[in-house]
Amino acid sequence: MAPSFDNESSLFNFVVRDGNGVKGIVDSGISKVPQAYIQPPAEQINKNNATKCEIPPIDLSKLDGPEHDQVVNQIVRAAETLGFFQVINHGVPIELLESLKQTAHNFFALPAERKAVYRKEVSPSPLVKYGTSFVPEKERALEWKDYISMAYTNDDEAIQQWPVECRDDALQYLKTSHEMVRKLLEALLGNLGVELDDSKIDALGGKKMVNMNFYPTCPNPELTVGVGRHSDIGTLTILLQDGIGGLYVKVPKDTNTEKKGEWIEIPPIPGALVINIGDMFQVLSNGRYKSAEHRVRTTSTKSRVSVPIFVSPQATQKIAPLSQVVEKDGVARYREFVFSDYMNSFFGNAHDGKKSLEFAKANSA
Ligand SMILES: O=C(O)CCC(=O)C(=O)O
Ligand SMILES: [Fe+2]
Repeated sequence: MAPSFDNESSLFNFVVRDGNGVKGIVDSGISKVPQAYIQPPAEQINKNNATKCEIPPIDLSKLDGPEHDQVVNQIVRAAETLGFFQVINHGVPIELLESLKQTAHNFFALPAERKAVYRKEVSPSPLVKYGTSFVPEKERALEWKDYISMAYTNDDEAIQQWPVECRDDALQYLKTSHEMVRKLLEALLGNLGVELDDSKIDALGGKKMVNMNFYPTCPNPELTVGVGRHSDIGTLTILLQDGIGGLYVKVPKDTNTEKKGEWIEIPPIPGALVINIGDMFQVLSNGRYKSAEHRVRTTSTKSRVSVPIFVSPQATQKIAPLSQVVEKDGVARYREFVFSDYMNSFFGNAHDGKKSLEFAKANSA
């Protein structure tokens, strides 16, 4: 029997400790979100206020033709302004994208005990983690999301250790997006004056993780968030979203664009992938590229899935603004640090917009 969801510790035990997730709450037939999920008013999302991002997706196949330079410019411009853009003709088969969404639904439809074996305290693999919200122990209000994370080391370990239900699609997604990631890094680093070789790709984008996010239907979308305001911390994120919508990005204040400071929605485009700049690219570029703050709304009618690939530096990698950029700018806006220290700082706190980057500010050593 489901516990009383108004008692915080019994809710926590049911959702987090026993691995039932938000899905377990919804399956028990609630008609109102439990108090623990009600966000402070400033964090609640009013669907009716949002405008949609009208920027057309970038056609990556044109990188291989006469329009190469224009396409690089589009990518750089997007990274310097919104920090988010969508791409088409990206090399990941459309059938695989469809299959990934179904696979995510299938995984979260499994009985709780099949998923709960991957909770971080008990997971048989250090690469795999199933969880809910972001850092439930630290959050004032929980996020309406369950997820499974699969870190990539090599094919053999992925095949042996990732959940068999997700493994094949997730691995294919990683492999078929590899070339796109290389091209994006080449365009973005090339614009900063860095020539890319294999060791640079590995240092700055060699660590990859595939997540599957599940946002169950929510009886009160106006009171909750699927994911709270945050920026991603790696170099780049490749994101597959389904057709439901609800991904919002805050237009950075320090750009010369319309709508600065406003939240805009990144609309689902069939067959497209969303690319977003992570904190590490903001640091490497000495602040030229923006790791945009984003968040996700919940929906009352249909559950939503998304499948990000987080592309990050190796954990032991030292990160600092690139010398080529600092020379031009005359000042380093961020200090040097080791990426694993940045991760520990990020995963040790609840989501709080772009506060994560304060760890890297030049005067915060
Ligand atoms: O579900 C989405 O569209 C975005 C998820 C997200 O921001 C994340 O997993 O970091
Ligand atoms: Fe994110």
